Amino acid sequence: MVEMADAGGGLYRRGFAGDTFNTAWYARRLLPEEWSVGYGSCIGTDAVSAEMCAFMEGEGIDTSALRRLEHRTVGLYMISLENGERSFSYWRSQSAARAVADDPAWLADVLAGRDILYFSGITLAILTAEARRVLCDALGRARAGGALVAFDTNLRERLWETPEAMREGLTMGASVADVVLPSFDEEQRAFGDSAPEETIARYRACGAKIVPVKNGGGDLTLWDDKGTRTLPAARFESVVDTTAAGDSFGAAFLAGMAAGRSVDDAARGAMALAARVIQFRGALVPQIFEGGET
Ligand SMILES: O=C(O)C(=O)C[C@H](O)[C@H](O)CO
Repeated sequence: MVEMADAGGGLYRRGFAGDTFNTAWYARRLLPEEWSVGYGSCIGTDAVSAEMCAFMEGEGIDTSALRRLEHRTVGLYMISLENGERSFSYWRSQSAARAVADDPAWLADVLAGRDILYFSGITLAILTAEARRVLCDALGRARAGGALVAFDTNLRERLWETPEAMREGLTMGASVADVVLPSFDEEQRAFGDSAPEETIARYRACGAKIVPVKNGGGDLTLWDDKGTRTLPAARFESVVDTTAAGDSFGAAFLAGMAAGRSVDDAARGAMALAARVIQFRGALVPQIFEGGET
């Protein structure tokens, strides 16, 4: 999506972002060059779609899985900040990305042969109930074919048609995922969970193998075949903008796992990156990498 980030004094800075794209962008920065990071979605044939595609390519992201649709364009969102906590306004009802599951043959083709596939609750929320099923079925087949599938539940209540549809959609997404990346405050709102262990139990019952439950700036509750443990939160002094905290967490977690780090180490790296990202405005923070920090 086009991102309009508050630059102060009534000005907005135009960027390109969106939860799954943010994760791809951070993964690209974290992974060795010889690894490919691609982004699959639909864009329009207009100028802003071309600019977005050029931006992705300039950032080293493979865009061969971007499908171009005539008479559509990309979505737009604006970030408003209050004490560092962000809220979003969206213009996306006709966005090209909503058509991502409209062509099952194309979908199967772009999912084939990938090592890791990543999608989110927002990916599902913008689709029709039927398209959600088509996408999840395709991801389930890719998983059966050997891909590791990761799902960030990333809750955006406003994007779902009803709370029931949201719960069903999240459960469907988790049912085709090996790694589920939920945030406890969101799970509390959506499912009424009283503790991270309840969140873990639900996604475990869906078939997940690894579930790190994020908890804002608090400790992480992590579950995998070694059991449940709590990892202390990364320390940070201030929060400027929480946008992309979860997205960068997901990128560092999956990049850590892909690089062969232990699940605990990958989770620590993920918390450390998210704690840096929230010190800056906007979703993508190149400054973090400019000094060689990760
Ligand atoms: O909320 C969305 O749909 C977005 O993708 C905008 C932001 O980039 C995203 O929420 C950050 O996680």
